[in-house]
Amino acid sequence: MYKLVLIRHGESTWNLENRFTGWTDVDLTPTGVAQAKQAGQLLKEAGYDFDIAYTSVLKRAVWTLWYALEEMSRTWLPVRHSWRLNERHYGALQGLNKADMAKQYGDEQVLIWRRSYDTPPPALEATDARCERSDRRYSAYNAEVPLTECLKDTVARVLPFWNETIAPSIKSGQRVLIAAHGNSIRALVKYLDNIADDAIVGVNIPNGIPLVYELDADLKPIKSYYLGDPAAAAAAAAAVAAQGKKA
Ligand SMILES: O=C(O)[C@@H](CO)OP(=O)(O)O
Repeated sequence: MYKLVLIRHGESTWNLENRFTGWTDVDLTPTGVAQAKQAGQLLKEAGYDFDIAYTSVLKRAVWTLWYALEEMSRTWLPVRHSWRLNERHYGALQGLNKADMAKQYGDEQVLIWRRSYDTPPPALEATDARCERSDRRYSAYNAEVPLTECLKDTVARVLPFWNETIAPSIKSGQRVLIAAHGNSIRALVKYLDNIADDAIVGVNIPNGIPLVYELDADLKPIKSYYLGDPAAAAAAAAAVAAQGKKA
């Protein structure tokens, strides 16, 4: 049996301001830092240890990983960054307020943009100042830098990294920690748990709470659970779901 741990980054400045973030590289808030440290403490107290960590190229996930590893005295672990673990690209919504968009377009439309499997938000123009195509960190992958993504697109770019890098690493016996984002984790959860396209709409990932997967020899889930208080994890996931509502 293998164990895999996934952590969504702690609260970011744009989570706090309730803005669509996507590939925008925003920082953690002090609460986000505390959540990341708490995640490391939880892992340490429960006796977890790791051999390698994977994260995105966005600093809210990178810092979450480092703060958690620092709590575990494991900042020396090898860390592999990949844009394939980035948050889902939010297209032209990046930077806009979720509740304001719900007021303008309705809760229903915002839910579709946030959680539907195959409807992407409106795309960014390639000439838009928010477009990441001129960002040096993506220069080697320019053709693949999206202008928007639905979850299906995110699954399609996360899975090659899972299949070619993370899964072989787990199967080789490495204990793996992944620090990523709400929707890149939803993409992995959808794949691992084989969740139907319409059921993934109801899945929300809370900030900074380690999500443990126990996997069989074929990396099929035996069970999965959040570390710590399950009611607190459920309440935090419900709060994420509510971010796209008018009130
Ligand atoms: O804005 C985003 O990039 C994501 C995660 O913060 O938000 P949502 O939960 O609305 O998909």
